[in-house]
Amino acid sequence: MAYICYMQINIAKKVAAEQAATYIKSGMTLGLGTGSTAYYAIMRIGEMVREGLSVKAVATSEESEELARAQGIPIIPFSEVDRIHIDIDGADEANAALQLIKGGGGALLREKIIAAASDQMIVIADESKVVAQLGKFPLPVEIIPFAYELTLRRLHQLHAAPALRKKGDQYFVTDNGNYIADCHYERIADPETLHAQLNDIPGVVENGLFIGMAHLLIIGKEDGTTREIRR
Ligand SMILES: O=C(CO)[C@H](O)[C@H](O)COP(=O)(O)O
Repeated sequence: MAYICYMQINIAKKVAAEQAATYIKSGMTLGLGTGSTAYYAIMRIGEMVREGLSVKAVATSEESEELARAQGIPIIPFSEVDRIHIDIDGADEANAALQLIKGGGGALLREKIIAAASDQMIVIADESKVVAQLGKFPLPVEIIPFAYELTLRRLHQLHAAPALRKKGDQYFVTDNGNYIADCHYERIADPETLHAQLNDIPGVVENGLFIGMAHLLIIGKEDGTTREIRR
């Protein structure tokens, strides 16, 4: 799967991504996120590499890896990763405590593995992603295909109102060969508890709540300015 070319530039996403790129220094190993905001970060890093920046990177999805390679960003195997200095990724929702919902693009598992391995996770988003309480965006939960009906039943018991994500008339399959159950909570009062309850279900691989992972949130605005919130 390849990134579509974004014909209409989204200024808010672009400025957030470009501000995040100012934190990058030569010699760093980077984590590259997934989604339409991360797209702008990868494009900017590509430009910086062509201007002489020396970095290495790992990607959170096959599509981001493909885009990064096309932009000339050196992608290294995980066996060669010593440390990841900065991970730059988008979010579907973010609150003031820098708790996130991620996985709208279906890449939450790789995104979480890379965020957890990074010294610093920088989240880039437009203003519409900033919320007082998480949960309006359906929480993506990655589940294995085996006996998925039973896993969905367990999610129902957690009041998740899960819906298996579809792509056309097929179930959406992640880069890891799994399904995504989008869980409709509307309001998540206690993200830590829900995170633990979801990951406790056999068949759940990971959920899209990112708690205590983001260090910096860069919010881009339509007027071309940015605002930063640090944890
Ligand atoms: O978590 C993600 C992909 O799994 C994305 O970061 C999230 O969905 C935000 O995407 P976009 O920047 O396109 O709004």
